[in-house]
Amino acid sequence: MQSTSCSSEPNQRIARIAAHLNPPNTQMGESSAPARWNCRAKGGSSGFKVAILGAAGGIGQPLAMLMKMNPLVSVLHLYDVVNTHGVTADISHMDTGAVVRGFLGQQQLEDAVTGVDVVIIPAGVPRKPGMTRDDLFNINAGIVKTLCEAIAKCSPQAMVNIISNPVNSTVPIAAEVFKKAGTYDPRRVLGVTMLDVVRANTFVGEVMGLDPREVDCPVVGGHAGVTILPLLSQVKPPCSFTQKEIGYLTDRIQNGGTEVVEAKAGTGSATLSMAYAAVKFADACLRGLRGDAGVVECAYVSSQVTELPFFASKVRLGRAGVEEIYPLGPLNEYERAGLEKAKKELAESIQKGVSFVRK
Ligand SMILES: NC(=O)c1ccc[n+]([C@@H]2O[C@H](COP(=O)([O-])OP(=O)(O)OC[C@H]3O[C@@H](n4cnc5c(N)ncnc54)[C@H](O)[C@@H]3O)[C@@H](O)[C@H]2O)c1
Ligand SMILES: O=C(O)C[C@H](O)C(=O)O
Repeated sequence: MQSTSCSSEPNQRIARIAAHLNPPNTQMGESSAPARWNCRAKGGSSGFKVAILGAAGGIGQPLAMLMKMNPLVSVLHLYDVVNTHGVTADISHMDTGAVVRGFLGQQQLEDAVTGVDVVIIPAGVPRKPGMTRDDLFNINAGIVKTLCEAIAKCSPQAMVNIISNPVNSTVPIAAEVFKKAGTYDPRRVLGVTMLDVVRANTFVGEVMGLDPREVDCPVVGGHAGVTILPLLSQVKPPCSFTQKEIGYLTDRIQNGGTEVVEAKAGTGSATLSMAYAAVKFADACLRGLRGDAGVVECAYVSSQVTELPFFASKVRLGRAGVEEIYPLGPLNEYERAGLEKAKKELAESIQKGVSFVRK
């Protein structure tokens, strides 16, 4: 029986599939490789183009899978310095709307980021037990700088979601790179702190016997140790915590990452919960870009909420990116003390990131 819905010649259809099954040899350093490996010749649903840089990693893979499932995404670019082909082939078999394209190695980086609306960056090394996030600076700072240089050149209008640690420094690094290129729009560079909110909602739900989906706990400051500042006095629905519960929850939220690093015992840090959080955040960015009203999430952004140039707090996302940054609201004495500690550490991390690019 012949199909009436496909207009192309059968031979052309087969050729297209063959091109996908026998991708060009695009190992690193082979300059003869075509710029990209396209897993479907025809566009899918209308929607946004999203690139994931570091797509073959522990976060990158489940993040790619979840973004392929997002109905707001029409084209998904997967970039890494290793293993992109396997991940791209795998993800591309999912019968969802988004077209998936794989890009491997530095020579394909610019193609990977060209024309995209949102770039998500989980590229870089994760912690091992005993390390702080700042211990990752020496390797990840350079990775984030290189990736942002390509974005600044090829997709300066893109919204950039930075996951790579130490976020407190990598976001200032990204900002400096864009400033240098003359393309900095502070509304479009965002550090992803959503995992802290996801953890806070979960842990508060556990303590109070609530469904975590109904809990909304703002987490402000930054994304490392004491810079992670949950505002338990502002939890919705309003909760009355004992001092012991406040101490337990604050400590657990601030050390949630370390809890996972230790449990994984040298094999990495949070990947699955991070991919979940990253997709939740990217989806909010896409809904904002689409023009949805009232899209509010916590993120680490260029900010005037405190005297520091970057700070995480609730922001409203819209067509331009971060369209409004909300003040912290009333803090209790415990939170005010936490804020002072957070600001001290944050100031150093921000300066470290800025100096790395300006040196
Ligand atoms: N913001 C957060 O809340 C949060 C949460 C979890 C992890 N992280 C951070 O995310 C990062 C990634 O974690 P992971 O567990 O996925 O690590 P991973 O090692 O499993 O994956 C990292 C991926 O990045 C790739 N990569 C390395 N250099 C690259 C480059 N120059 N260009 C493109 N890709 C490159 C690697 O090949 C690898 O596939 C780490 O820095 C980690 O600390 C942040
Ligand atoms: O803890 C880490 O190193 C990874 C991440 O920042 C997290 O919070 O899980």
